[in-house]
Amino acid sequence: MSLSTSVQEQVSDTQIITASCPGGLGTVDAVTAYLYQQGCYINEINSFDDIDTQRFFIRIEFRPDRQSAFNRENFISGFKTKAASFDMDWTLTRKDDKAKVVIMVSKHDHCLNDLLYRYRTGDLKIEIPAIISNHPDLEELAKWHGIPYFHLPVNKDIKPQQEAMIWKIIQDCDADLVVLARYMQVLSSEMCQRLAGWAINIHHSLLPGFKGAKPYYQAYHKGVKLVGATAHYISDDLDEGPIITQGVETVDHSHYPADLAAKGQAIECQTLSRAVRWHIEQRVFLHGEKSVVFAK
Ligand SMILES: Nc1nc2c(c(=O)[nH]1)N[C@@H](CN(C=O)c1ccc(C(=O)N[C@@H](CCC(=O)O)C(=O)O)cc1)CN2
Repeated sequence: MSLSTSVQEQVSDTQIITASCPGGLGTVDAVTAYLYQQGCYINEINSFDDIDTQRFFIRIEFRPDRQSAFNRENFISGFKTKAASFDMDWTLTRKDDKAKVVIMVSKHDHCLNDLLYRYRTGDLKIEIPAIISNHPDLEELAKWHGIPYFHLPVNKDIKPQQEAMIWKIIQDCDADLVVLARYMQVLSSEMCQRLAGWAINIHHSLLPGFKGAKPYYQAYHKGVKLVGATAHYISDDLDEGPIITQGVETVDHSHYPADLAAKGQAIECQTLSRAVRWHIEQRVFLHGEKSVVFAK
């Protein structure tokens, strides 16, 4: 269904401002009053004041009044002063801008396939400049979608060189986000530092349970009644990065590991795409070893 012209124009003008700062009186008022002074309507506003850590988070989607002479550079220049007075870390992005997402895979294709379908149908408004893999298995899938595929085999002897090539591709693509869609190689500390806060991994268990390799086997031997998936930012400590979102599905004694994997894969796809969507919509804030997520 096509949007009406006026709604299309409003969507194209929509901006997203995010900020986090030490908690204090008047922060919401300061930001919303500035938007009012700049002649902007607020489409959506979310905030969280963490009493435990005294940290405040806010996310506002807004659009300029059609009658206002909105100037983005002037808006930024004026907000810098406001933000500094509250010691804010802040961002301003255009809602319409498409994030450039580099996807990393190994042999499993379900998460890649789901992301590519959502990309092709416009469900995820992203660009995918490259797919990187340590195996050749998924090259045909990438070719079908017309996306460059980089097969970079790896072993412990050449891992530094392989990761250097990965990093060059990520930089050459000017990537905004890296997604590990069942990439089954542990990334080095150096790569984790480079990618901190903008590389999402899907782990096929409900973390912190069943970290590491073969979580469905681990779950089977524990007789779980739920299988799940966890989308998290990567960190040096394997599967310990800030959790973005999780999904679950019920199982029982009759499910063998292959059955758990079959049920879990659908959850992995759903959970990973939800995490990607929330990240590119600026809904996720890093907060120590955790995250604050203004879900929609
Ligand atoms: N530094 C990080 N690297 C990776 C993470 C992470 O959180 N931090 N997530 C993994 C994905 N993953 C589970 O979701 C995972 C992948 C691979 C293994 C593993 O042990 N693989 C091999 C060892 C491979 C290697 O040494 O590179 C094995 O099976 O022995 C565990 C978990 C992606 N990378």
